Amino acid sequence: MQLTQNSQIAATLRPRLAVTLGDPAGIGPEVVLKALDDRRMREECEIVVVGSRAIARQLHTQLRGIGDRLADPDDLNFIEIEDEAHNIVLGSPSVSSGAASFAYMEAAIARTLAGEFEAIVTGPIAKTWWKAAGHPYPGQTELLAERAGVSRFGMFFVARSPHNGWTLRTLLATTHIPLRQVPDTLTPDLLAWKLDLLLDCLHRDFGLDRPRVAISGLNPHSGENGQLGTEERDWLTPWVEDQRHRHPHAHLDGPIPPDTLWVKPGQAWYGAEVTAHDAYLALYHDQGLIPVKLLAFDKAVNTTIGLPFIRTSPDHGTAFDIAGKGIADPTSMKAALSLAAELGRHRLATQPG
Ligand SMILES: NC(=O)c1ccc[n+]([C@@H]2O[C@H](COP(=O)([O-])OP(=O)(O)OC[C@H]3O[C@@H](n4cnc5c(N)ncnc54)[C@H](O)[C@@H]3O)[C@@H](O)[C@H]2O)c1
Ligand SMILES: N[C@H](C(=O)O)[C@H](O)COP(=O)(O)O
Repeated sequence: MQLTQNSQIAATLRPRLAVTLGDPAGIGPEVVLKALDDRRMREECEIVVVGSRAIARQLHTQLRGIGDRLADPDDLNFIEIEDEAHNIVLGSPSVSSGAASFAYMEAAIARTLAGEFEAIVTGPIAKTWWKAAGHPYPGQTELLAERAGVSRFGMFFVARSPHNGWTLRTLLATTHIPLRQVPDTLTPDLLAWKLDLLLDCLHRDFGLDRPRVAISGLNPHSGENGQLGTEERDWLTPWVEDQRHRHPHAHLDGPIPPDTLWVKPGQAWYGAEVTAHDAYLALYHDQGLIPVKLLAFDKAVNTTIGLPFIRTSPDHGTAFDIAGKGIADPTSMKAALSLAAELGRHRLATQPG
């Protein structure tokens, strides 16, 4: 009953979204303008673009008549950041494009922390060019967490099946680190707080109070009882058992062999009547993102959980190879805007006061 009332209240609320253009030499500005051509989205939310209006205008002129329509930048609200605009060449990333995309993020985060927005929707950036511009962050996620002052945060992907609406939710326990560092970085403590964040998010943002969560193994066949790797035998299997006691309301399965873990979500995605899990805890970046991008490259949304505000992003990168050609698909950016709006409405409806 409470949930129904909250949904009704939420439907009338207009969350405020800051939308960054990402690296202006990539496809970020194109997918943002294409996604914002949808007037419904602009009516349902208050949207402010953070970046260079000059670059957006130039792109709008260049792509007129090619592929999908782009919103006219002069019809959009902007926080204008023009510092590097004259140095940007589409498809040729540079220190200038890295510096510009970093400045867009800094402005969006500062304004959001000051209470101007419920959510930030980020265009894709290139970590290489952030580093070249003097900002050696592993990604936007880590910058967001640092500026928000949180040490416990997670990279979480949400994708809705176009076949039946089933939702694939995947949290990565480790993210932008070299593969060889993964086994040493994974610890019972790290996994415990990642699981806490996941369960909190499933409850708060998705109304799942008794979620079914699948936890991946690390080694082939989850180590085959120590023959193919010892992490499962030594601590991961007992850890899952401990978590069952810590979270009696949740149904936890694992460690599941990482290859077969993705069979049921794949079937559920394509509409089969199988019992898939509400969420998947993958132990490292590509273990979680290969299935997500294989199933849903054009639909998945990257969200950061554990922040004091909402953050969503398309799951694709800067795609410098196709920048300026008018062929960038805005579907994932549209999904990122929709999810930010949905979560924003839900939080406005449920937040105290
Ligand atoms: N959220 C983010 O900021 C984010 C996410 C992923 C990658 N990246 C960064 O992007 C850069 C490039 O990464 P990459 O090449 O591995 O991945 P990518 O997603 O940029 O490109 C992979 C392939 O998919 C194509 N593609 C990507 N998005 C598309 C779209 N919307 N429409 C049509 N085709 C699309 C590209 O042309 C390319 O062939 C890297 O610096 C990486 O770190 C950023
Ligand atoms: N790992 C994400 C992906 O592959 O989609 C992306 O690089 C995330 O980057 P941010 O930390 O910049 O969101």
